[in-house]
Amino acid sequence: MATTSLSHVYTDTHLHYTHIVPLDFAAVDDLPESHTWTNTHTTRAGGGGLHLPAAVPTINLRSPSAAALVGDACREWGMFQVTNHGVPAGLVEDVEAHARRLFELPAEQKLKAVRAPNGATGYGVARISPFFTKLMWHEGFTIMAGSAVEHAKLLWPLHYHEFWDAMDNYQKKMKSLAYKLFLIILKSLGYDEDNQETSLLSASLNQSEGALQLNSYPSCPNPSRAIGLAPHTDSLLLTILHQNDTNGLQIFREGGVGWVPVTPLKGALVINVGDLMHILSNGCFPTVYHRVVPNETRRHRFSVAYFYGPPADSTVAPLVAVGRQFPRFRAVTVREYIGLKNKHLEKAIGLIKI
Ligand SMILES: C=C1C[C@]23C[C@H]1CC[C@H]2[C@@]12CCC[C@@](C)(C(=O)O1)[C@H]2[C@@H]3C(=O)O
Ligand SMILES: O=C(O)CCC(=O)C(=O)O
Ligand SMILES: [Fe+2]
Repeated sequence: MATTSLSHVYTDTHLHYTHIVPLDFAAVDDLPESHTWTNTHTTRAGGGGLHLPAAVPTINLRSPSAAALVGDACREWGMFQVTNHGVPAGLVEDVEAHARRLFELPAEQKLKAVRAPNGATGYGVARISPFFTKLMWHEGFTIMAGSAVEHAKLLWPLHYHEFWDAMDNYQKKMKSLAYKLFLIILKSLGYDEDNQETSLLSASLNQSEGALQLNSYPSCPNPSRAIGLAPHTDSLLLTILHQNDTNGLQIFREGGVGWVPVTPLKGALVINVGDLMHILSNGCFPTVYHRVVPNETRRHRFSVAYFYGPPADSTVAPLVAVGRQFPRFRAVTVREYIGLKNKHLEKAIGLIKI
């Protein structure tokens, strides 16, 4: 089977970066003009009214009704939190501690692992940055296809193993949890594990490692005028997110509700549907528009996102049986879709609508 790692697709990008290097956040006391967003972007609550918006559901994966609840949450929210997910708490803490250690390095030290202008991995601003005129109160570190070891060697020549081991271990755990969730979700759409239509995609998932993104949102001098991570949808099938105990993540809800916080829950992981799952479900599951706002109480937020999807050469198309409707999207390869996303951001999904 021909497989191309995701990192190749992300290096084949049409974006030309003017800035890859994040601000040295520790060196500034005031919010610079370059990072000051207009009020329309930073407004915290939407329509609001008297009713507090409901929160994304939390699902105990060991409960007998977990599969049904996961299906409901995908349809209604495109996002949910899971507990009893089987990922050891110690490993999650370890990965968070390593992320913290990385981002707390002096700015010039972090530059040793900076992302190349046409690269996919390493230290830098979010990939979506070139689509916005203002910069984000954020720094990221992307790991794909074994890049962690090379970068760790540059950052900690004598102690690279600790970082690499934790990331590798975590990525493996994420991959198996993601596959488990993927099967539960397929089942909720009426597809058993041995279904012919999905067997190729399921098998191809074995060939892909996905990607890991460490995110840091430092304490911000003027949180109400800045954006941590601008609104976006995730591109692949599923994202599994760990957030430290610091608020900031919000999802956009239609119907006048507006931005709803996704409150950190100790030990839980946040799962969200990405564009490829939206396509696969024939639009039955929404792909979640989300953002991060800097913490109001000036705490430093860290998150670790795992992006799960098939290899670049795989094809994703709407499942025929979903809702017994005509397909709403044409079939795309992962490579083709990421190419569209790199060029058109959220307009990409509209370009493959039938
Ligand atoms: C495998 C992925 C998924 C990426 C690109 C690549 C590595 C980094 C991921 C993120 C992380 C930050 C938000 C996002 C929108 C971004 O700018 O970079 C994500 C993007 C996507 O979901 O499209
Ligand atoms: O930090 C967060 O909670 C969000 C991260 C995110 O959306 C991403 O990495 O795609
Ligand atoms: Fe995201």
